Amino acid sequence: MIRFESVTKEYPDGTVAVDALSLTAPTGKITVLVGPSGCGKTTSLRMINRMIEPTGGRILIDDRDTSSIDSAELRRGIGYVIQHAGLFPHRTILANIATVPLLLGWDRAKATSRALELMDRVGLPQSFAKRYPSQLSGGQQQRVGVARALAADPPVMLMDEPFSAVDPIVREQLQDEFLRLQGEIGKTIVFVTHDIDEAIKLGDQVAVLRVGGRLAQLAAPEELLSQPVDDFVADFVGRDRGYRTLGFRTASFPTSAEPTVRLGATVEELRAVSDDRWVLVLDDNDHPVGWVEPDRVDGSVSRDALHRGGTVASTDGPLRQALDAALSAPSGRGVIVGPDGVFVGTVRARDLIAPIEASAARERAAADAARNEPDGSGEPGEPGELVVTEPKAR
Ligand SMILES: Nc1ncnc2c1ncn2[C@@H]1O[C@H](COP(=O)(O)OP(=O)(O)OP(=O)(O)O)[C@@H](O)[C@H]1O
Repeated sequence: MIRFESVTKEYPDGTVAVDALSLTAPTGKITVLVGPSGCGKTTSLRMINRMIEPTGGRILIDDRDTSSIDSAELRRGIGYVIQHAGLFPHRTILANIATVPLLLGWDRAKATSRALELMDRVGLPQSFAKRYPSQLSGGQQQRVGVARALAADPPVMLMDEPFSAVDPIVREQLQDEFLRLQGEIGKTIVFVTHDIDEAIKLGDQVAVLRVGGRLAQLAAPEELLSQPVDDFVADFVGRDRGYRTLGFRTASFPTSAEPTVRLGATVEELRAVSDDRWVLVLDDNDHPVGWVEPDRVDGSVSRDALHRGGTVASTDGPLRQALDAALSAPSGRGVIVGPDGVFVGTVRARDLIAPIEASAARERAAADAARNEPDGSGEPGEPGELVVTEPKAR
């Protein structure tokens, strides 16, 4: 656990970059610091590994005051990833990743095998080991940066805009793989970004800072969307907040039976199961593969005849996924599968409205109950001790 206790940083020219910041980053979770340019995100992050020294307050890691730890020792226990990866240009990928283990005195064979294992983990082919950073794409370099930070298996990782310098599609891939990796390794991560969508996607909790380095709100992403504490946070979090909260909410909803055929079905079979314009097609494992229009089928249903626009939602997925499935299906009937991918039934958008309203009402009731707690600890916007216990719906 990393704990900021009223931490302040005033630069020698009098700029107050961080002002009495108090927050806790729980062990094994991702805490995102987000806010407009110049709000003190990078300064806050670098005070954790003492690349910048606070001028007030203190920072504790697992109850140890970082100012009492030798700074070199402190940094060895903290992985650090920055924008553009910051790789050593004249060292191979393998040597870049093995840097910290070798500094720690590991023998070369152990450091090499660790580096190769990490290349695998972050999705880099081992054939890249002997290349130099300039021979890799920006996204690949970022993966090397993450592998390098993880090499000595530090419990804490600091990440400063690690995915900002790559194009949006690569960024999304890196974010997805980062979440998958974190699911396996469970590091205590503090992640800086100026991108609120990235913060909401990656954070178990999100700290929104205002210029001057003051904490505006510390909350789980869903709460930030549904209950911004003031106009600053509401503006920063942006539009479509009500809709975006559906990405975090799950609820049971009714599904309807749907006639289906298998790939290879004949036109006669299609007509026999349904007279609707659209018929759903399953593969031999009962996984949905797409919708087909019987009128356009020549002979039998092949993959080429399938309409591929619709999305598929899972019964245990977020409500947004189910609504999207309903809205994107050419038939207007969203395809729903179980956790194993096997077809369960379909749902129309209108049948999701009641579950959506019920989940929003539950959320409001929970927020009211938290506000009415006698110690006031649930007061929204109180900087402090938010510890995330619920698994996050991604
Ligand atoms: N060495 C320094 N001396 C004086 N002021 C500084 C110094 N470093 C940063 N600052 C100022 O401190 C404030 C916070 O800077 P910081 O880099 O922490 O912000 P940030 O939120 O990370 O910004 P960005 O998103 O633009 O990277 C800014 O006003 C910045 O100009």
